[in-house]
Amino acid sequence: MTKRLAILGSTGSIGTQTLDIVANDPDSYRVEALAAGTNLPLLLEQIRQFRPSKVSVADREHAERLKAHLSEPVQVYYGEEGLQEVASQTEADIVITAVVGSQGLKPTLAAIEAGKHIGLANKETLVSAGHLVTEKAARQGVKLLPVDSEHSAIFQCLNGESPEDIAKLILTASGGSFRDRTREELHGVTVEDALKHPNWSMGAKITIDSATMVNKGLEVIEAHWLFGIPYDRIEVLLHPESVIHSMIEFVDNSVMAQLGNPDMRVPIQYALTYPRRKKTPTDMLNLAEIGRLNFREMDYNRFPCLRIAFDCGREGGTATTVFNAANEEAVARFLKGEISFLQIEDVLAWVLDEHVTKKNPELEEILQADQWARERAGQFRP
Ligand SMILES: NC(=O)C1=CN([C@@H]2O[C@H](COP(=O)(O)OP(=O)(O)OC[C@H]3O[C@@H](n4cnc5c(N)ncnc54)[C@H](OP(=O)(O)O)[C@@H]3O)[C@@H](O)[C@H]2O)C=CC1
Ligand SMILES: CC(=O)[C@@H](O)[C@H](O)COP(=O)(O)O
Ligand SMILES: [Mn+2]
Repeated sequence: MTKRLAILGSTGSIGTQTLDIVANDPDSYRVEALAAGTNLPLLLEQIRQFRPSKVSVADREHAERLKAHLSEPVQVYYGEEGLQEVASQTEADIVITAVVGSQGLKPTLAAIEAGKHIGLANKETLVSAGHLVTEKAARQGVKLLPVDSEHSAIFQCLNGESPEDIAKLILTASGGSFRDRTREELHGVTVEDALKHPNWSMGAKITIDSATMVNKGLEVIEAHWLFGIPYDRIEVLLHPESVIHSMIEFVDNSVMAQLGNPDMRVPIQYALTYPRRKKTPTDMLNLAEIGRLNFREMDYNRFPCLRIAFDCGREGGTATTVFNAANEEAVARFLKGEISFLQIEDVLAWVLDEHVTKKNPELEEILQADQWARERAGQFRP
């Protein structure tokens, strides 16, 4: 049966890899809608190749420029409302959420409200408002299918298992661009160096998050919401090769792991074909060639942002919303050269220190906390 997709963030790393899967097996998929930001040349190519009925771009100006180049019969939307239109007002069965940041929250809620299954790449959505998203998904009977490689690994290891038999989730972490540097060696590192992830080719924001270990912090919170496991039973293990994508330790001390080359097209496609599997246009893992896999205990002094994430997760409520939004602003400022790499964690600590957590927040309170954290992080002076 043809699966109908809407892709939020079609011009990014996850978005283009999702379309690569579609192009590789065109009879199995129909692209109903695409949302992008400002990369109009690529979006135009995608419209010509995949013929969506609706598209959305960042703002009115980009929408006008896009329309001027279009000969295809496609409805063009823009901005926050455009993202929500693409997420909820099409024939799509599943929405792939591949925009960056908590701007993914409202369209994801709109998609769930409209009864769409979610292929969830945008982890910030669950970090910002995990309780609202999971409650709404349960109420609407829609699946939150993980795309993030660690969560897809856990999801795959859970096949046929009872969640009550889980002793612990073990998320693997590559260590990011500066894995083998001491904290002293992080003074003065450049944006260019921080953007060189050892194993994965990804968008800029997540690559920086990987280097600060905020990415793993976001993923711990994401795992908590996706799998309903308390923070005391989520562990992070340094694994430089990113071949084991994550593991589950069961109550009988059996450990299940999912392995593969670091290629996001495998977890993206699994979200699309679940519970079945199909060939992917990727290379098979060759363990003999790799030779050995390495593991190290997580060093929370070297990577303090991970400890902050666990603390916010345990605190709950708006603490994780603020952690996420302050980080988004801090990473944007680092990428613009306004603050240093190590000051990303200073911003997080500074903003969180000022925040009074609201437990069980409504959507409006989440949005206010998010906005407040961004403003506060913008006021940080190095
Ligand atoms: N990349 C990866 O391998 C992984 C990513 N993720 C998560 O997936 C999400 C996407 O990451 P990634 O693909 O790396 O990010 P990218 O930066 O590569 O892509 C982001 C996408 O969002 C689009 N976008 C930005 N602003 C808007 C807007 N206002 N309206 C609509 N679209 C917009 C961009 O459009 P444009 O470029 O046209 O401006 C682009 O298509 C993140 O949450 C990340 O944490 C999770 C696991 C792995
Ligand atoms: C591909 C993916 O899922 C990323 O989130 C990846 O996990 C980043 O790797 P590290 O955060 O472990 O460096
Ligand atoms: Mn991941």
